[in-house]
Amino acid sequence: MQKIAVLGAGSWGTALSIVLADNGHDVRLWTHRSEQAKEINTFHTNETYLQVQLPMKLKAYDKLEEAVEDVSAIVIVVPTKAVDDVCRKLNSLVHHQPVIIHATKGIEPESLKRVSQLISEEMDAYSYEDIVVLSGPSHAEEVGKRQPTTVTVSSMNEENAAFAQDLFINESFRVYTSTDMVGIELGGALKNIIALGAGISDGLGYGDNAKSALITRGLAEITRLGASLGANPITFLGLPGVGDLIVTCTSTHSRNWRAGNMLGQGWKLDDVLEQMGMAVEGVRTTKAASQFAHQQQIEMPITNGLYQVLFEDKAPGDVVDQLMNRHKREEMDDLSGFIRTDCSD
Ligand SMILES: NC(=O)C1=CN([C@@H]2O[C@H](COP(=O)(O)OP(=O)(O)OC[C@H]3O[C@@H](n4cnc5c(N)ncnc54)[C@H](OP(=O)(O)O)[C@@H]3O)[C@@H](O)[C@H]2O)C=CC1
Ligand SMILES: O=C(CO)COP(=O)(O)O
Repeated sequence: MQKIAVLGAGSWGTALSIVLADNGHDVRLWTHRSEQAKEINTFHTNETYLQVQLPMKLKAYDKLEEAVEDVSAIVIVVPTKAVDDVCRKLNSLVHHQPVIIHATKGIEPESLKRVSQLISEEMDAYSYEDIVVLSGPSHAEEVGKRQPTTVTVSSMNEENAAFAQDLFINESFRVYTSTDMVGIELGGALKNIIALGAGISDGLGYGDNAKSALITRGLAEITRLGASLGANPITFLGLPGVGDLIVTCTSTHSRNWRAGNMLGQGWKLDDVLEQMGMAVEGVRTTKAASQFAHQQQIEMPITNGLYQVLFEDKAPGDVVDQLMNRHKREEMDDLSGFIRTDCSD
C-alpha cells in the first residue's frame, strides 16, 4: 500500500483515484475548491465531473501541503494550461522525492513543450528523465465503472515506469510500459486535434467514410510531427496513438469530439467552451502543433484546417472542401523514411 496524491479532481483525476483506491492505496485527491472536497468527503460523489459512487476510503483535500505530505507518488491530472501553476506551488512542498506521474494530454502553444518538460522545469528536485507519463484510450466515464481499459506508462527512468505500472495495474485496468516518452506524450496530445475534427465532421452530417479518412490521415500527420520531434513512429500504432484516436474520434464521451460536434453544427468556439465547462485540450494543442508545423514546414493539412476553424473563423464546410481538393499525391510518399512502401525484396 502506497500513499498517493492525485492533483486535479476533474473527471480523469477522479477516475484514476478510483483505480488507485481499488488497488488498496491511500489516495488523497486534491482539489482547489473546498466545496468539492466537502462533497467528496461527505457524500462520496463528484457530481459535476463523474457520475459514479466513489470508494469510501478515497479522501479529498483542499490543501495541497496536506495532500502531498509523505506520499510516495504524485499524479498530476490538471489541464495542460494549469500544470505550470500547480507545479510552482508543489515545488516548495516536495522535499522527499515522490515519483511524479502525469496523465495530462496536451502541448503548450509557443514553446511546444510536452507536459513532462513543463513539470521538470518548475520542479527543482526533478529532471525530465524522472517524470512518468500515463496515456492511452481511456474515457474516465468507463474507467469509473471499472470497464476494461488499457493504457501505457513511460519514463526515461525505467524503474519509475515499472513503479507506476505496479501502482495502477489491476484486472480491469491493464498497464503496459514503453520507453518512448516523446511518442507516448505526443500521441495522447495530438489525437485531441483529430478528435475535434471528427466531431466537426459528424456535426456537419458527414458519415463513416469521412471519419475514417480523418483518423487515418490524422495518424499520418501525428506520425510526421512526432517523428520530427524524436518519437518512434511505431509508437503511434499503439494504445496512445491509434488506440486513443479510435476512442476519442468515435465516442460521445470525448470532450474534444463533443466540442467539435458543436462547431460543426455552427456554434462559435467561445460558446462551445463555455457550454462544455471541462478541459477541451485539442484547442490549445491545435494552436501549438499548427504553429510548429508552419515553422518546420511539416505538412499537416487537417491540423492547419482546424486552426482556421478555431482561430480564423473559417467555416468548417469550407475547410472540408479545401482538404478534399488538395493537390493529387501518392498516399504514403510523405511517410517514406520510416514506413516501408517498397515490398520488392
Ligand atoms: N476525461 C478523460 O476521460 C481523460 C482526460 N485526460 C486528460 O486529463 C487532463 C484533465 O482532464 P479532465 O479531468 O477531463 O478535465 P476536467 O475539466 O474534467 O477537470 C480538470 C480539473 O482540473 C482542475 N483545475 C484546473 N485548473 C486548476 C488549477 N490551476 N489548480 C488546481 N486545479 C485545477 C479543474 O478545476 P475546476 O473545477 O476549477 O475547473 C478540474 O477539477 C486533460 O489533459 C485531459 O486531456 C486523459 C485521459 C482521459
Ligand atoms: O483522452 C481521452 C480518452 O483517452 C479523453 O478525451 P477527451 O478529453 O476528448 O474526453
